[in-house]
Amino acid sequence: MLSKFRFFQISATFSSPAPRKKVHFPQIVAVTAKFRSQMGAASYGTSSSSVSKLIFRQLFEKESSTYTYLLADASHPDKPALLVDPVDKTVDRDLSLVKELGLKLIYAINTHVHADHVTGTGLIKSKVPGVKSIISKASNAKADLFVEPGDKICFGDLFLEVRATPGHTQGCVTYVTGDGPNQPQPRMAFTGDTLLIRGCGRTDFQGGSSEQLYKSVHSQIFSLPKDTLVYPAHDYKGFTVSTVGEEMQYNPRLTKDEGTFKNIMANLNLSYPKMIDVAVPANMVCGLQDVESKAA
Ligand SMILES: N[C@@H](CCC(=O)N[C@@H](CSS)C(=O)NCC(=O)O)C(=O)O
Repeated sequence: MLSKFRFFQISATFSSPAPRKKVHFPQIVAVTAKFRSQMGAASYGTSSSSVSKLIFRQLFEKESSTYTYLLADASHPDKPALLVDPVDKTVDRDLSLVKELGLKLIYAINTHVHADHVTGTGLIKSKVPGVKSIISKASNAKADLFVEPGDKICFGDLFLEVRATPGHTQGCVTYVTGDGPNQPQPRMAFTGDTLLIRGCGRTDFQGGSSEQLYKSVHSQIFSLPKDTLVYPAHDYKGFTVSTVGEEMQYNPRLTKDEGTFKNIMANLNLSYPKMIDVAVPANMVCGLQDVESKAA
């Protein structure tokens, strides 16, 4: 039963056809009184009176150690769904899961322009008509919709809040599940490459800045409730999830003062991602560069 209605907007700019035009998408959001979240049989609800009807799956692409996240509103008749950071190589797997779960994919979202793999966004759009791609306006990449800090991305009765977290790249954002009694508890932060579990994204290319990353994490992520679940875009050590409180206590980089952090980041000595020369140009057009050959 619907208890009340709210209106949310995504501030969006069409990239195609040119010229770009700023438009707003009013969305009617029906907010139900009770939610129950699902990850397999598990529930994130803290009590039976504040449980959400979120369907949630964490999916892994092993070559680039990338996590893709599937979120859907199980309580809505359409079961609207979105994918965060899909990878081109695992699009078929992800779309099969969407179909098996009876979901309607509406958005394919990126946290930033990735340098180590090609986004699956373009391929998804070619395979599922009607899906809209989303990326931050600050990324300067191509997409159907562009989000800015404070925007809300609605899927059914649930929504993701957009937080600007530049530093790994200029256009990095963190998507956080909604704040409110009718949204999943604890909150979930999809941090992209800004905050990794016991680590963080490198800051040595794509307009990266260790100073910005430090400020982004402390002001936009560590300011969230400590029980907020942290879901990064990558993990190289086998971790799957952390919390804001855990990272505030144990992150070996972000627990340091800013000067020490900058020194750590300047001395990571990481080799460039193997796919950077292919991935960045492709991802600037949401992976569409090579989409025709992949869809064939
Ligand atoms: N070896 C991998 C790339 C590994 C890497 O550089 N990861 C990035 C995120 S993807 S651009 C990163 O920020 N790492 C931080 C760290 O501390 O590891 C490849 O060749 O693709």
